[in-house]
Amino acid sequence: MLRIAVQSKGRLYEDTMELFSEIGIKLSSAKRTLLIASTNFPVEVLFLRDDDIPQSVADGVADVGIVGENEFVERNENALIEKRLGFSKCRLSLAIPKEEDYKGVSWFEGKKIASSYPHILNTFLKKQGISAHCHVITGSVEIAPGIGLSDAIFDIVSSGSTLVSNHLKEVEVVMKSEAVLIGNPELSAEKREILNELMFRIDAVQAAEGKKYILLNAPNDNIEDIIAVLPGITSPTIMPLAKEGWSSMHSVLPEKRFWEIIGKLKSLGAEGILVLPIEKMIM
Ligand SMILES: Nc1ncnc2c1ncn2[C@@H]1O[C@H](COP(=O)(O)OP(=O)(O)OP(=O)(O)O)[C@@H](O)[C@H]1O
Ligand SMILES: O=P(O)(O)OC[C@H]1O[C@H](OP(=O)(O)OP(=O)(O)O)[C@H](O)[C@@H]1O
Ligand SMILES: [Mg+2]
Repeated sequence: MLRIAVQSKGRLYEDTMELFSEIGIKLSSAKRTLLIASTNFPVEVLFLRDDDIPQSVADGVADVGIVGENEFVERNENALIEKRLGFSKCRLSLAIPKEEDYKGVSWFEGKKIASSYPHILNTFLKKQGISAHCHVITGSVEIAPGIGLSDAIFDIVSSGSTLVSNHLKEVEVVMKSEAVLIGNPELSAEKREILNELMFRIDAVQAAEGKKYILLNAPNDNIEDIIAVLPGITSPTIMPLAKEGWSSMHSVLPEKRFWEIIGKLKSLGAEGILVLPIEKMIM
């Protein structure tokens, strides 16, 4: 049995539960239970506050954990990043009152900075040769300059709207973050095997992200030109249609290029174009 530490509630919780469902891990939804075993896979989920996840993995209370990279780096615990998960993307940035004139990082010399991330902040300041004071608070960081608690802040930014509503501007991006799967460095061979199966399934879900399955009918004369437009995994599948001189073509394409490719396909005489979602892809 592999024990996975997951945030009990908050931003990471929803995305993590969705990932479990996509990789076919069923959990009985017993409310307020802090440890739940899967009914169809040898894992159990331990629900914790995100702050406690890195240490629980380092200590072996949990074998692996899903946590924001920001929290993992801040805690500086002995665990390894096994996989980047691509959700809960944000950045850790320095921000100052918007009317301040900012010419560079030397602005922070001698200043007081409110943050929940003292370790990451102090490491950055030291590297830049800046001496400033970090005032540690655990939440509502953006309000600190407005109430005279600090001159600046160092906190999570995503859309930037919290900064705007608190009359702040982002001036330095110190780190980019996303959810990561972290693991205890000394997993037994049995646990490592379960983790490998888990990561294989995550890979299949990630490979399918942003990809679409496309089916179309094409005149045989234009098949070569259409193949040149379709960026298939290996090469497109081509099957003859009952209609003389026509074929059905199947391929996979990146969603981002969808409109650009569709235009070219139509001009090459493609008809009956169907675009379908792909759930999983095993290469
Ligand atoms: N606005 C955001 N956009 C995207 N990701 C975010 C955002 N805010 C936070 N995150 C990411 O989600 C993680 C969890 O954020 P959340 O606000 O749920 O944490 P928390 O309040 O510390 O929760 P807990 O009660 O578990 O300590 C953060 O560490 C960060 O990696
Ligand atoms: O750039 P934005 O898109 O505005 O996001 C940034 C905000 O999101 C997080 O807070 P959250 O909303 O999770 O509230 P919290 O204080 O309860 O953690 C974070 O602490 C920032 O305050
Ligand atoms: Mg927290």
